[in-house]
Formats: sequence, structure tokens, C-alpha cells
Amino acid sequence: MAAMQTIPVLTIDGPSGSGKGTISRAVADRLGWHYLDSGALYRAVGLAAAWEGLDLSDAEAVANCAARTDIRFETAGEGEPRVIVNGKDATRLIRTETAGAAASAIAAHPQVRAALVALQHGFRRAPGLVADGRDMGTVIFPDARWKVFLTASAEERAKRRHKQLKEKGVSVTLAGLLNEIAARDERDASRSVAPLKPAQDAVVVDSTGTPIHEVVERVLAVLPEQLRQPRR
Ligand SMILES: Nc1ncnc2c1ncn2[C@@H]1O[C@H](COP(=O)(O)OP(=O)(O)O)[C@@H](O)[C@H]1O
Ligand SMILES: Nc1ccn([C@H]2C[C@H](O)[C@@H](COP(=O)(O)OP(=O)(O)O)O2)c(=O)n1
Repeated sequence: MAAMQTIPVLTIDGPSGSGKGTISRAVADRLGWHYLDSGALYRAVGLAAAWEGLDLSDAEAVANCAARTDIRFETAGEGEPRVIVNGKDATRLIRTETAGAAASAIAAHPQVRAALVALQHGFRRAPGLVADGRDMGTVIFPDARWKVFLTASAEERAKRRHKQLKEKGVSVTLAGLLNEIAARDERDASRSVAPLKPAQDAVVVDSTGTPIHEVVERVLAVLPEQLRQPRR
């Protein structure tokens, strides 16, 4: 346990579309650290529960499903790792807005969150971890050395998501996305367990109007100089 606590963690929490995944992967790559996409775990459980035809409001049933769902991340070169759920490649499926809404619904159950704690702690491996989510700095890694809360205006987040989905060939309206984002923000921030809010000791980074490379530098600036040396 003591050895585990010495492994450094940088947490990056924030609302949907704030750029957590993009920035966390880039920062983890620059540092040569592991990356935890905790949202993908909730999305995978939402999907597995839907595959089993479970009622997503049934906390016990979904928590049991979370405990027995096999979730693997497979990194193959550049880009997003593939996400394998119960042996099926769910990389694309988990990214749909439907899967996002299912994830947000099942994530409100304390029993489901509890079922995923040990799995998330297991990602803390040398030389370090960048953990991306909603409660990384508040609940899962409260002892993390560095904590960032990444935000952007709801309009900008909806525009980013719109562009991202359009590039994937998914057709959605900007107005519809803005509504979805506002509803998900509200549900994630108002739930009683692990609500979306900055940890007291988090540095808030607002990325509205800031290009990706600049946001990466602003997040890296939270870490000490010697860790930021380029690896190659
Ligand atoms: N600072 C930024 N400026 C413009 N687009 C961004 C920025 N950060 C992220 N994006 C884009 O916004 C979309 C959502 O980013 P993502 O990392 O998936 O956010 P999150 O994980 O917080 O939901 C992606 O298409 C990404 O390329
Ligand atoms: N640590 C986490 C991560 C995600 N969740 C929930 C809340 C979110 O609405 C869903 C999906 O999270 P994800 O980070 O993949 O979603 P976005 O990419 O930010 O839209 O899961 C959570 O409750 N706790």
C-alpha cells in the first residue's frame, strides 16, 4: 500500500466535452504515464447492462452487472485505445450519445460506483497515472499530487461534440446536443454520490477558445519542471 501511494497521479476531471480525453491522453503521452479513461468504464457498464436488457434504474442489478463485466483497453499504436467489453469490440459503440446517457444514468447509483473502485485503483502503476473523469480528484484518488478541473462553456462543448460526431458520420443537431450536454451536466452535478465538482485543491483550467496544444501546456504547467522534460 505504501509503495502504491508513492506512485504519482494527475487527475483531470470536468464536464462532457471539456476535452478531458484529448488532453489527458496527450499529457500521459508526454509524461510516459498510464492513462485511465474512467468514463469508458461507466459507458461499458451502461452498454453491458443494456445488452442484458436490465432496467438501468435497478441499482442492484446494474451493480452486479458492473462486477461481472470484463472491460479491457487495448492500445495499438497511435490514437484511442480499443475498448473490449465481454470479449466484443465496443470502441465505437461506447462513444455514442445513447451510451453516454446510459453511463450517466447508471453512474448515479452508489452501488455501481462502488463496484468500479478497485478496478480504477488498479490503474495506478509506475511511473505514474493520468486519471480522467468526474470524481478522480475527489473520490478515487483524493491523495493525487496534482488535480486539474477542466471546463469550457456549454456552447463550446456542444460545438466540439457536434464537429466530432460529424467527422464520425453521425448526424445530430447542435441545438439537440446543447440540450443533451446541459441535461447530463445537471444530472452529473446534482447526484448525491460523487457529484461533478472541482476538488478543493484542484487547479481550474477553462479551455474556452484555447487551442488543444495550449491547453496541454497549461495542464503540464501544474507539474514540476523535471517531470515535463520531453522523453524523446
Ligand atoms: N481546446 C480545445 N479546442 C477545440 N477542440 C477541442 C479542445 N479540446 C478538445 N477538443 C475537441 O473536443 C471534442 C471532445 O473532446 P474530448 O476529449 O472527447 O472531451 P471529454 O473527454 O471531456 O468529453 C474532441 O473532438 C476534441 O478534439
Ligand atoms: N469518473 C466518472 C466518469 C464518468 N462518469 C459518468 C458521467 C458521464 O456522464 C458518463 C460518461 O463519461 P465520459 O467522461 O465518457 O463522458 P464525456 O466524454 O465527458 O461526455 O459517465 C462518472 O460518473 N464518473
